[in-house]
Amino acid sequence: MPVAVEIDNLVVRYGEKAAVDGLSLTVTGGTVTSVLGPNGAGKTTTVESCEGFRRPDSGRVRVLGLDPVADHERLMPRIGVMLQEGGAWSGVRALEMLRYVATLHAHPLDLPGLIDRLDLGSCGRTPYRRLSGGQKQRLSFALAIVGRPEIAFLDEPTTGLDPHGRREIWQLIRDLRDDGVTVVLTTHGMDEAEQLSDQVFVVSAGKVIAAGSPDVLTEHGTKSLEDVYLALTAPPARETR
Ligand SMILES: Nc1ncnc2c1ncn2[C@@H]1O[C@H](COP(=O)(O)OP(=O)(O)OP(=O)(O)O)[C@@H](O)[C@H]1O
Repeated sequence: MPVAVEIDNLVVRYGEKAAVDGLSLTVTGGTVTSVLGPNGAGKTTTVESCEGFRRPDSGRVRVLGLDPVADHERLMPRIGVMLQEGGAWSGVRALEMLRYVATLHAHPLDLPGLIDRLDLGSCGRTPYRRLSGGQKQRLSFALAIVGRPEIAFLDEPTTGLDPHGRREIWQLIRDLRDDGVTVVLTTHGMDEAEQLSDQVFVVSAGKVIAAGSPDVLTEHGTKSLEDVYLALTAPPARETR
């Protein structure tokens, strides 16, 4: 399988602070990869670097063999992006937005099917700013995948969704992989990572501290991924007097 994403020793600073601090990882094409880690670990910054929205201070990022910053315009039509903070004009109606984005792509997904699966029909005429949190999430997910991207970058795709919505997005992610799409997601849902991922990277303080398939990380299911994660990312014990 070809390499879809290659990150080598990435450093991204905000002022003095290194949000990403020498992070390396490789994503194989056609797989689902989850990036886990505590709040502030650098997951979003890493994903944004792959999308060309952050310029590395040092290190190298390649997505589909392209430099996400220098080759941004060539890369963008080939990737789908779901940001943590939505991303739509506040007055636009949900389905207007989705239909518009579909027209920008040569071979969009079947819209009625997508609308139905993400339960967007009933809120289709609602302005974006009035959508519920979960409806915004579903719309953002639809916008990320409607153009049949080669890679979908999904930042916390199921945060705030009800259990049905969560399961539907899981199934859509599996369908994407079956169609040969590479999926890179960040999540705090250990069950989500365990169920969906071919490969998991655990990030802490801007570095990868563990990597492997869920099967390997959980020692063939003898531990839960949550326990493994908690042990890996445990804060240092406080000094007691
Ligand atoms: N634009 C910014 N300016 C300054 N600091 C930032 C900026 N964006 C992120 N940071 C800082 O960089 C660090 C990494 O943030 P990032 O959003 O990448 O973490 P994360 O792993 O995605 O966290 P979460 O799980 O909470 O979403 C954090 O300490 C954050 O405060």
